[in-house]
Amino acid sequence: MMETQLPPSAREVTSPAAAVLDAVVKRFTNAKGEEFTAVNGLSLRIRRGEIVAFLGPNGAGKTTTIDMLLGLTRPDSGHVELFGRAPQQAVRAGQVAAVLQSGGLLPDLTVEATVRMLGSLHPGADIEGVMARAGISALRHRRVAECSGGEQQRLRFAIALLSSPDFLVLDEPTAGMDVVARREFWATVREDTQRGMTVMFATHYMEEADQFADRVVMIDEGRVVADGSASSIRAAMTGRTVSALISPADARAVAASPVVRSCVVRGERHYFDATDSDALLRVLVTQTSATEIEVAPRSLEEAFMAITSQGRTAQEGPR
Ligand SMILES: Nc1ncnc2c1ncn2[C@@H]1O[C@H](COP(=O)(O)OP(=O)(O)OP(=O)(O)O)[C@@H](O)[C@H]1O
Repeated sequence: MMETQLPPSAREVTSPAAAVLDAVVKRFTNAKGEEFTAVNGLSLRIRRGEIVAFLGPNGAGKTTTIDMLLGLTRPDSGHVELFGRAPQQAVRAGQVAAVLQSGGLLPDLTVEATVRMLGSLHPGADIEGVMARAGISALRHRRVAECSGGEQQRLRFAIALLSSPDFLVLDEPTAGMDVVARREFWATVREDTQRGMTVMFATHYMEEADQFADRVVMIDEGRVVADGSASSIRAAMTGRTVSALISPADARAVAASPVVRSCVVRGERHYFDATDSDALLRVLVTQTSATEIEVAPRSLEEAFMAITSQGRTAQEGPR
């Protein structure tokens, strides 16, 4: 296990970046003793005040990367720093806090008792202030066990605010919430980030990345595969999506065409991610019985499917 120092040129001595990951590698060994590389040379610099969405298919390495950022695990090689110091130091100094997917709450405590108990670890913490900012003041007397998933996440958010962190890391904070709860949660976080906090959040929901993030970092197989604003990623991915009502047999034949990057099924429609939508239209019209054909610009989700291994899997097996 080794952490190397960054060369001076890579450091911002006066105002260090919120987070720097430099050529980070993390391997695990499974039960059979086989080695597996979860994070494979990942480099990323997050500037102060940025709101960064961290996207990747299941198993891409998001949680492992976040765990390294929070000092919960150390890289096998490469370097991680927060505000110019080791992650554990930044966490101890209260500069970084996290909202993780689950756990960490005692079901029999009330919301207020939970915040007060954890607030006692942070002398001077503004208990009422963080409850108000997280939108849980009205829930103060409710037992944690009786809070909905969205309310529990807002409680975790309040707890994360107790140390007045400069950097907030959220690992799929709205997993399992319905659309209304998600919208409320993000409205709460958005208000807080307007005060200049740096935020990095992992999500599976493309619309969260699209609506909320200044910057979208897509990872796949432990590496960064795209990095930029949601609109710049969409723009960089040339091509369009062609969708149609089509039989599974025809869809399989069309998906094998060289102008098709991937194919997914949503509802009754097949969506083909095409490098040349005109050529694909000709194939659909002349060689298949497809109906209700539509052509649309690529969405962030389609860009994601085209860039990552999830798209390759989809291409291999259209239903
Ligand atoms: N402690 C561990 N031991 C062995 N393998 C692990 C361990 N933690 C993670 N992995 C493996 O490393 C890979 C990356 O996992 P990680 O949880 O970082 O992915 P993720 O992008 O967060 O995925 P998801 O979207 O499903 O949460 C996965 O294949 C996972 O099975």
